[in-house]
Amino acid sequence: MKNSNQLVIEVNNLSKSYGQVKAVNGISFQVQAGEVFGMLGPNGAGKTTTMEILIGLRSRDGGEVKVLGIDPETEPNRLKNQIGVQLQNVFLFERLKVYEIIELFASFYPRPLPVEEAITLVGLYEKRNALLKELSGGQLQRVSVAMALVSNGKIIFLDEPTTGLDPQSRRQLWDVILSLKNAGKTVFLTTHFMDEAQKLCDRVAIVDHGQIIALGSPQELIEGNFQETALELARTAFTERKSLADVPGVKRVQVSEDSVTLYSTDIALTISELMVLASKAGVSLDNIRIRQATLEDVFLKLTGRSIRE
Ligand SMILES: Nc1ncnc2c1ncn2[C@@H]1O[C@H](COP(=O)(O)OP(=O)(O)OP(=O)(O)O)[C@@H](O)[C@H]1O
Repeated sequence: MKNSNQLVIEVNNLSKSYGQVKAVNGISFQVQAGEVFGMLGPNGAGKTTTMEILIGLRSRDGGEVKVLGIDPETEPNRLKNQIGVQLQNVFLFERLKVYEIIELFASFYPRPLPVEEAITLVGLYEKRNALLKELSGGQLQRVSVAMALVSNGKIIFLDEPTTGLDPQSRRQLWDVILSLKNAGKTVFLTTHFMDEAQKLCDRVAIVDHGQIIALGSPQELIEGNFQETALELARTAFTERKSLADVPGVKRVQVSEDSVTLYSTDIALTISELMVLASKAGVSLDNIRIRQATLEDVFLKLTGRSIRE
């Protein structure tokens, strides 16, 4: 349910330095109502700083920022009861029970979600009476997400919401974020997980060294950078590099120790021609693997580095 063209976040040429470090170096983007918008980048790229500026927790050095039409630096209080926020490593009062801290946060907002609903959404209903000090790291992380959700705010800000979670909890939280999206909420999230950005985000800003190096839907980013599909074959006598480079559709051939990857712009044509060649050579092609490019490939292509380095 996208409320088309209603801009809820507008950022123009934003910058912020800490001493010599340009944490945010002239970034611009807009977020529409109902979008899940992600900032994807390695540690230190400037994601948290950007988010802290958007929610009115940090001042900026330059640029313009509007969130729900409000400048977060000049009117933070008018903004804060309209947005829900989850931050990394927040200090939680460990002698409070789960429902007590969510109840406390609910009291900050004019139209909060029912406390039990927020707790149930993050899968902690069974733990609602547990003390925070009794929870695991992953459960505490989910409490901090519930603190954002209970706001029932127009925009939910999540800073690396699944870091430190086990795979099952991660998927559970992905479902929560997708259900927020289905309910028409705007979600702004930061992450360094490619699969998370690809699965959840309508649009992604890939950030590196305080700058946006690519912006678009995951599909646009992948298709804009990779016209070819990768096709991997086991390396055998059949896979002579020269002849494979001549197969119709093939633009590039990459040979590694035990496999050969063909980058093809016409995968159906390439496969059918390979079948003909293989049958002429009297070999079977059992282990063909077709791999779509991912956001990880996009980051690698644009920066020459893997996001986790
Ligand atoms: N309070 C601060 N004082 C000094 N330098 C800071 C401060 N906060 C962040 N930085 C630096 O600014 C840069 C951007 O940090 P930021 O936390 O915004 O990045 P990030 O992409 O969110 O990374 P992370 O995932 O590690 O939080 C980094 O070089 C970081 O060391």
